[in-house]
Amino acid sequence: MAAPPAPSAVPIQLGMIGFGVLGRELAAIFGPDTALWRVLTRTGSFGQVPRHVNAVANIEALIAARPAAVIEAAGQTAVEAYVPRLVAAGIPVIIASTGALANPAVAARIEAAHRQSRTPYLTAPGAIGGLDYVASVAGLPDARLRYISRKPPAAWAEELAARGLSADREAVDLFEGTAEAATLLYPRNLNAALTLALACRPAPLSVRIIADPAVTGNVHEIEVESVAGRAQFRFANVPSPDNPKTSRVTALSLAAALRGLLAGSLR
Ligand SMILES: NC(=O)C1=CN([C@@H]2O[C@H](COP(=O)(O)OP(=O)(O)OC[C@H]3O[C@@H](n4cnc5c(N)ncnc54)[C@H](OP(=O)(O)O)[C@@H]3O)[C@@H](O)[C@H]2O)C=CC1
Ligand SMILES: O=C([O-])CC(=O)C(=O)O
Repeated sequence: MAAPPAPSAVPIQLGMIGFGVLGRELAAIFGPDTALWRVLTRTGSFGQVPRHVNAVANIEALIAARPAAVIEAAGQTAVEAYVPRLVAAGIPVIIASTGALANPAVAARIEAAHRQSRTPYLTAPGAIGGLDYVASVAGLPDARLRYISRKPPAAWAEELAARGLSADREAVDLFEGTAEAATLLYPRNLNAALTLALACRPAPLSVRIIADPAVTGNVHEIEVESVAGRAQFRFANVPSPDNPKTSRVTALSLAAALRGLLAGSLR
């Protein structure tokens, strides 16, 4: 077996789209000894940043910097706008906003770029786990899955207000249906549902979304049934203090995916 590549002696150039909660956590995980980050945001500025983080003005500048990989940590519109171009240019991408892949046209453009450039793109498990088990049984003819998302009302503040609802005292059922429909309806809060849908295709997946005052964190419940057995996963995630929609484990998951992608070359 070939020896794993030695970690780089100098910081590796990495790219990021978005510099909010996830971006800041990733820049803290991969600090100045490890990484030099090139970051693209909509506004081009993002306040005070560590010295190993530099803004780029546009996607052309990010591509020209030739980062070893780019992490998308911005939102579904950023996946659509930038990921096909990066992959076509030969730059591997890790996608956080997996919900964007619910749009078949977006998924097809990224896949076409991948086939043309033979450059990988991947989705990290993000806020959930157990996807290896899910993928193992997904092809069984009777496999079926249920996913329930329970987040505190703070994570749904804008959406509840827009519908004139309050979940301060009692849980509010916000959605029941497919992961694709859930993700399109609630693009900021349902990436986990689409991540699960991608892992479990072609098995059917039903999704239920609840704003629940009884939970203190972002709770993701997955139930799997097939001839191979039954499985239940429950993730009670600590929300980020700066964005209650985003669980703290998500940045750790993106970091693990980056280490896997760059196969030992990150310190
Ligand atoms: N897979 C998973 O389990 C999870 C996925 N996510 C995804 O990750 C995304 C980021 O999460 P988080 O860091 O908490 O969000 P934040 O809102 O804290 O930060 C988002 C950042 O992205 C920038 N941004 C937004 N849209 C664009 C765009 N089109 N182009 C460039 N930059 C953009 C924003 O800056 P500005 O507005 O100035 O452009 C901001 O810097 C979420 O939107 C969600 O889709 C989050 C949690 C879990
Ligand atoms: O699915 C998402 O978009 C994010 C999420 O639930 C979480 O971070 O817990």
